[in-house]
Amino acid sequence: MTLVRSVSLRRILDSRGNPTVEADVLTDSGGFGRAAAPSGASTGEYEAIELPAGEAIASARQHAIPRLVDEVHAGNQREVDAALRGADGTDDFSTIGANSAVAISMAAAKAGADVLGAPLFQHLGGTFRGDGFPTPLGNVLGGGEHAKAATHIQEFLAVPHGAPNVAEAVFANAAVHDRIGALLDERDLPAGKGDEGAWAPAVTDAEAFDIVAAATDDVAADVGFDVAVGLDVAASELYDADAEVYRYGDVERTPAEQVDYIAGLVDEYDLAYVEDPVEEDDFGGFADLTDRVGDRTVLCGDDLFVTNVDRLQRGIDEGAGNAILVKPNQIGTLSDAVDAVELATRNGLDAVVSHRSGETEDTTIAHLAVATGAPFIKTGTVGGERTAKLNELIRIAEDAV
Ligand SMILES: C=C(OP(=O)(O)O)C(=O)O
Ligand SMILES: [Mg+2]
Repeated sequence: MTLVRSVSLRRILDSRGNPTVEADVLTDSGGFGRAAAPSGASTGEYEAIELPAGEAIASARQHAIPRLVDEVHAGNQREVDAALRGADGTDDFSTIGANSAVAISMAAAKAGADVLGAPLFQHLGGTFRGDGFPTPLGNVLGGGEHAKAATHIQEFLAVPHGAPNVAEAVFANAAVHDRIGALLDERDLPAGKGDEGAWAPAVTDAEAFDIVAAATDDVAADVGFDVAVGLDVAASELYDADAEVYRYGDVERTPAEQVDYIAGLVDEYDLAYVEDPVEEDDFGGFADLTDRVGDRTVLCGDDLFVTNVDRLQRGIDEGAGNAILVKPNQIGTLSDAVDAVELATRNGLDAVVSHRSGETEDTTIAHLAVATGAPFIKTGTVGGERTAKLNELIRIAEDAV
């Protein structure tokens, strides 16, 4: 194993044009890794803290880098991540910023893989990984915090769960995106794109269901395998805690009506996947919904669990959800993210490794999904920062990384 020789941090641009943290890690045997932090827009209240990039870098230079250089081994991820936690000294990385922490954690992992001469997924997951692949969930139409004048539901997702391999799944999602563009044209509905490259037309949620279901049906008929519809409701963004109602524009739903509404949508549209159907503190509502439809759809906690094993354990104890979204920057290190996947898997929950709405060309999550054997990855459909991950998955499947 080889010691970390240097850690360099800089500000680079993310896909929204905001500054984010990039880390370079160099080892004493010449291993090199580079990684960058993503950034959320519909962030959960219980996420680790993202600091302004310049502040995060200054603080990590002061507190973390002296604890890493000539102190920890790049190939020993737990040692690297424990040093980051020790240097920060808080539970939520509010000293050095989860953005500095995750960039360094991922860059060290890449340096460790470089030293071994192995692809990152193999370094993280072991030599027998790489024969199973996650189904990509593709955001094809949406609004919410990612495009304010569009749908209330944040993401309508293509779920190509019948695809014979990852490349065909990736191309099917792109075809759904393309088909939606054509359907919007036919209906004279002008549409820009949201932060993740999904179409963002000014339509009602009902119209969006109609368009996305037509597009997935058309593409399924073309490709010859099943392409279902999924959602990220991002319900915390719709919830008015003072009034205790969900607001879809002028339509209000009580928490009980929200559960009925989502259960109805699962059956009406045969939804294969629903993320954050209720707000982030409503473990009870999540559990009700899991009782009602958890046998026929994936019910995934994003803002509910925030990649945090304590919140996930509560969900397991209360029967809230049957899947967890895994975003390394929500918790701050790769070790913590892997712990969340392992706790989920041991308890029969699916892991869904995920991008953020603000992204870079970094491909770590593609490797993390393969390394952990996660059944799903959520990483967009089009746009360079999204296709970077999808194309990396195709390369991993071909053993060409
Ligand atoms: C990817 C998501 O968006 P953000 O990164 O804005 O939280 C999400 O909510 O799942
Ligand atoms: Mg989400």
